Amino acid sequence: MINIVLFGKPGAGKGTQAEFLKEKYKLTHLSTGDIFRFNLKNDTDLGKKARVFMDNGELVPCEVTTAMLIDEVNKHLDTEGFLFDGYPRTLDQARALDEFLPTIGSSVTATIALEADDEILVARLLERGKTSGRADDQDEEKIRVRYQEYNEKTAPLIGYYKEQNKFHAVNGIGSIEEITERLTSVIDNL
Ligand SMILES: Nc1ncnc2c1ncn2[C@@H]1O[C@H](COP(=O)(O)OP(=O)(O)O)[C@@H](O)[C@H]1O
Repeated sequence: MINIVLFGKPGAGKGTQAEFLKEKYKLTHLSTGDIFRFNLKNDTDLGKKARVFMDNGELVPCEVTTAMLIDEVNKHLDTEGFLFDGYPRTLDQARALDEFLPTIGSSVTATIALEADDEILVARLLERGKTSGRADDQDEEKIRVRYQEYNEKTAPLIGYYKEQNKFHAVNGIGSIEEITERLTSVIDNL
């Protein structure tokens, strides 16, 4: 099993690239943001637990997110690998994933970060907010909260994966195809 963690700030293009990578490498794409949004839309118990946090741009508590993620992984155990998009986002989540994957005989293969300047990313999110219907993309204040959350809670994962020699970064500025190429060259060399 090959397990890739796609990493990057809000708006970095994880979702867009995941669509290509999952096809090319036959991976099961697990986007925690998408799973949460599905639950919000259907007003499930999980959606009810996540809504306030998501609407404010804050992270959903770790227990809720991790339980959901493990549930999703367990639904796809026959896969050739997972593409984690939006998880882990905190050190606790990274440790939880490192504890869980061995129980299914697996581990994180690599983490790949899509890098771009904040200014470009905020502009992208506001543009996306015009059509996506995502409340958290339409309000600069909420976008700022997401960046704060990223800097405080998610950025420390870079050091965590570097220590394990599993961290790779690619330039996230360029055409969609160019960035896909950069990502595939990292994956092909793993
Ligand atoms: N791993 C996670 N831990 C906690 N909350 C999460 C996680 N993944 C997604 N969320 C919640 O879902 C929201 C949207 O996620 P996502 O679509 O990945 O956002 P972004 O565009 O900011 O990268 C986050 O702001 C957060 O509230």
